Amino acid sequence: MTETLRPAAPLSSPPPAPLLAVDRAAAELRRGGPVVVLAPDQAPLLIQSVEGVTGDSLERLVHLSGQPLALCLTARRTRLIGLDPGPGVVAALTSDLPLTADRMLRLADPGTAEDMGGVGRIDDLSVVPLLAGTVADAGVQLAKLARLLPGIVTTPVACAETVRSWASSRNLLVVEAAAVLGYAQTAARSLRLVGEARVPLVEAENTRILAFRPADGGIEHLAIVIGTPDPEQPVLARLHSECFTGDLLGSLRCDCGDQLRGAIDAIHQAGSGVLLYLAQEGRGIGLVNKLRAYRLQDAGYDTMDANGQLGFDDDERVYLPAAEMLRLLGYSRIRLMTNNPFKVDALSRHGVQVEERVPHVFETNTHNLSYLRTKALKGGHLF
Ligand SMILES: Nc1nc2c(ncn2[C@@H]2O[C@H](COP(=O)(O)OP(=O)(O)OP(=O)(O)O)[C@@H](O)[C@H]2O)c(=O)[nH]1
Ligand SMILES: [Zn+2]
Repeated sequence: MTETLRPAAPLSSPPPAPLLAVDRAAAELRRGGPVVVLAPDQAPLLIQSVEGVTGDSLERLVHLSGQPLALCLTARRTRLIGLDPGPGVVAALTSDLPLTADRMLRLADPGTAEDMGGVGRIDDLSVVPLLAGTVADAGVQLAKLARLLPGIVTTPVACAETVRSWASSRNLLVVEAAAVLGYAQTAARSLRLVGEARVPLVEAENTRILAFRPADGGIEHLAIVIGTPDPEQPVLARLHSECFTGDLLGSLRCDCGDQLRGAIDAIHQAGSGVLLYLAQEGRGIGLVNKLRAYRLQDAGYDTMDANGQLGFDDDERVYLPAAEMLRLLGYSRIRLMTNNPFKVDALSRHGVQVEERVPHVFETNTHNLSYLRTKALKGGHLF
């Protein structure tokens, strides 16, 4: 395998424009700045992350658009605060009363309330359901890609000029909804090997690490190859989603640290195999949101409900990058170490032949017992 793989040429050719536009827009949202999202046949929206809202930033949005503001939340979060999102994947909330920065934050983020969930009055709020594929849906997805809370403040852009020149004369970034919605797939398909080295590990001396980077310059996923797997045989493999707290710090809240070291040990014992270390911390919601979810769990929510309170799905991960890395490594048949049947399904859908699911269970402790029980009861994990 690795003999034929060489790092791609330095990233001299520019990344595909849609990836670049999404990456820049995500960075702008993280800085608290506004971005224009557009799509054919839909009114463009000027959006801002709810995390960055202040009185001044809301005033700026109104000044730029001259139109009223709305708060867009995921359908799941909308339902949990007691409103009906109808058929929408996203709901736009408006009020006759001024929607202040504090109130928007409280509606979007349960962690801002003393009681971890109280949102105050909702009887003045009107809800407009927004379907999948709309600019508002893309805006919320962009906030997720930026690893922010999935909530945005929106205002329509109604201008006589074309929206692109309107935006450029005001120094605003523009991103197309289709680019945001197709980002995960485009980024996964653009993965390239950018570096590799021999890294002897305590548990497995004959180990190489290969780094795969998406063309937008986003975070690398890593392949940890132990021994020399034979691509003609099913390769023992582990897909491990990043967990800073468990992998690096040995947190007892989850089983990740044990699973990571256990997988390296098991592959070493078996003679060869690969561990894919996937940059999707916190089941894809990012470290900061995972910490928010932990606070909610300390207040009584389980691991899935805590994700929901924040407006996320139970699990936001995608496995196309993993399938793409296996393809680049030349491993089309694997024996997958996991307790999560969804990983098996997802890889199979992406063209990887999973010949066997190898259970990957470790001792529980008093801190992770209910987390693991919830994964079994609600997530279908096999323990
Ligand atoms: N959102 C959220 N993520 C968590 C929590 N606890 C652990 N995680 C994340 O869950 C992921 C666990 O990844 P994996 O061990 O690869 O996946 P898994 O779904 O448990 O499946 P297997 O371990 O393969 O059986 C990591 O990204 C962790 O950071 C939590 O309470 N909330
Ligand atoms: Zn963990």
